[in-house]
Amino acid sequence: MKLIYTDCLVVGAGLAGLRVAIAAKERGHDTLVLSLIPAKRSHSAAAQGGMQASLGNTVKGLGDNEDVHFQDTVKGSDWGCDQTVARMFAHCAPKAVRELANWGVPWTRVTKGPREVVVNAERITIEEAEAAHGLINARDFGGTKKWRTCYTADGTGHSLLYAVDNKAISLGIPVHERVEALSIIHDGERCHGVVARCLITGELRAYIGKSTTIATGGYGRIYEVSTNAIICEGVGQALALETGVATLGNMEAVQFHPTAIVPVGILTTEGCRGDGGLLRDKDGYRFMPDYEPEKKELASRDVVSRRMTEHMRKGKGVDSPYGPHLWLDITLLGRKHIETNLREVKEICENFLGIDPAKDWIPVRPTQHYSMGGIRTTPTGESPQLKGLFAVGEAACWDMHGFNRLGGNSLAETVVGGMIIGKYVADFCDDNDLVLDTGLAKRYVDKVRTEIDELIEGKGTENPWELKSAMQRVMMDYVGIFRNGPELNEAVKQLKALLARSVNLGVSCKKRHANPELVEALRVRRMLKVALTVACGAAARTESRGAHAREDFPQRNDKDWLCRTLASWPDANALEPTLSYEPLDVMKMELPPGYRGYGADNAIAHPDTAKREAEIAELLAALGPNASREAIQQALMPFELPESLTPANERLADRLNGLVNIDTAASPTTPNIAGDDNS
Ligand SMILES: Cc1cc2nc3c(=O)[nH]c(=O)nc-3n(C[C@H](O)[C@H](O)[C@H](O)COP(=O)(O)OP(=O)(O)OC[C@H]3O[C@@H](n4cnc5c(N)ncnc54)[C@H](O)[C@@H]3O)c2cc1C
Repeated sequence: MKLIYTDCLVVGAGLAGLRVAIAAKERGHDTLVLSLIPAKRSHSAAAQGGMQASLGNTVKGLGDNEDVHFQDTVKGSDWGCDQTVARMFAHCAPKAVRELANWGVPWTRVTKGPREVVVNAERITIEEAEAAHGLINARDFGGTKKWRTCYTADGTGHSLLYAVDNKAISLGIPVHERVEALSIIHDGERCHGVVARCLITGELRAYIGKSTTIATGGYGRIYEVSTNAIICEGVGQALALETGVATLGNMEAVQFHPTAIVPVGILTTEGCRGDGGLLRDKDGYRFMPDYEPEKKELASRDVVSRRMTEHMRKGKGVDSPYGPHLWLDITLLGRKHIETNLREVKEICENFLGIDPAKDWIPVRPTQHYSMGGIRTTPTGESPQLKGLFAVGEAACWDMHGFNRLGGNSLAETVVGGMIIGKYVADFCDDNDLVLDTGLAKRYVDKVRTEIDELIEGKGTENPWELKSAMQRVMMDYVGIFRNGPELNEAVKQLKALLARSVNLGVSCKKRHANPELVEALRVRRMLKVALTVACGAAARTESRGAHAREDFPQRNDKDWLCRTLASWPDANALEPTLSYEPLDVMKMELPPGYRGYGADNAIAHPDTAKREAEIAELLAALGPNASREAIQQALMPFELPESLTPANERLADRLNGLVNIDTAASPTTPNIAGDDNS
């Protein structure tokens, strides 16, 4: 048995995994990262539009701060998130953006003076302050009150991943690439590492660490059409599930992005609408203002995707051989803007559709995009069940997105989560010794070896690709944007049948080294379990919240469902997960449940909401009118962070003691600094 040991083991070399690795290495811990592919090819590189951080440099971001970002995030989540985590995140996002600038990210910057922008289909001129010249710029995104999404044209993920990976290289962090983790080594209480298979040689290795961090990204590819890279197959979530101990959180919370191109499902960034792009139907009619008069195309993604689907169901979609679609119109932004700020979108349109988006409308349809669910962790990123097991990024549910993530909050989560959790991982490595139980490691290696032996030498006849396609179709047909009881039950039934069939998987290619069929067979069983957690969680949750929209239960039901779904798989031979629920405590919320400001306003109230609102009013009265916003926040919901991350964030407006506000207030296009209007 090949055994490799380290202090801090990280599975996944995307932004989240690398950022944790950097934090641990900087604290002097031996650190090792595993990845299916070279780090710079990780899915994070595909992110286009940007990352949210309340810098407030652009005139359209004036008045932004952690409070506004926090509130947007909680409303975006449809009150499903952990508000403490959302606070930790909003506080650290500006620090992460500035750190990334320091590591070489070429953020798009503010240019002083007048600038033409498109807002609500109108070309207007905004005046950027002299003092903001050269500072990091931000664009508008859905569900936000301010222009807060920092960007590098529409290649933000690429820039970030290159900068973060280069930083990891400079620190000498090794990445074992083309290696796939297939099992977590644990003793029921403590995690010790993973069993991984080299995808080139087929060698099985036990990687042992003081801490093990899963940063394997999302599970979008359990769906047939997804904006995700083909490696986003949910194996990381399955690893946790197969421990039988660790839990997954809110797996039914799956996001559909409004604007993936038809038919292939490649994303056109929310930045297209943020920069002023419009959605049109088969008659060329801009329909979103009819549904969402306030936020229009820039309501949160779950809402826009539902409105688009509703509109297509009314027969307003454009017929195509690939089913109905709608149009994304960015022609009004002008060629210069597209070729500067949306150049990836331009290339995608040229290469995959043969159209010029400066002249032609883009055919789009809502498509699976993001996994809000993942490995359940505490706010420090650790599994509550398995000591030493951490999770971060899209793989995790720590849980800042609840039932809907805001655009720009995921890239931010990878680097902010990595920065915070990385420090807790480093603390863990400081405080704990390496446990090298070779007997335990061997048992797990043997188990994976037996699984491979059976696939290669056994008499199994099921084809892995057939099972996978069937699973992806079921998820697409029955666990999509709109859900209902009968279809979800049908999904569960069919997925269970597929999982039962997967016991009889076999491969025709008998090679033990580079063998894509074997890789597929090893993954598909695990993916089926992940798919079942999504379908079972969705079938059980009889309400609508964020991206989980039940046609038979259209209201958000805070009275019965203000809770997080937990899924585990204690019986390895079972055909479905065990579900349990973790209540969210309204009495501890800084922002008690209410109306999001867009979408349906029809929630069934939680019995504690009015009580908490009254308590908050009392607290505010006691603090008096001159209390600082920091003092108010601390009184309402204290939260902890590693000490080095606690200092307040500086902003231009603070630095100029309100001068920026006074100067720019003269412009009719400038929002009130204290207001929350971004239109
Ligand atoms: C097209 C697209 C555009 C997006 N644009 C934006 C945007 O503009 N703003 C925003 O906020 N968010 C955006 N997102 C979301 C965001 O990019 C992702 O959520 C985020 O990058 C995920 O990062 P991660 O580090 O968690 O995982 P990933 O970047 O997916 O990395 C996962 C890593 O895990 C490794 N891995 C996986 N399984 C295993 C295994 N079993 N063993 C070993 N290694 C494994 C992989 O090799 C990879 O290195 C976008 C997403 C898509 C699909």
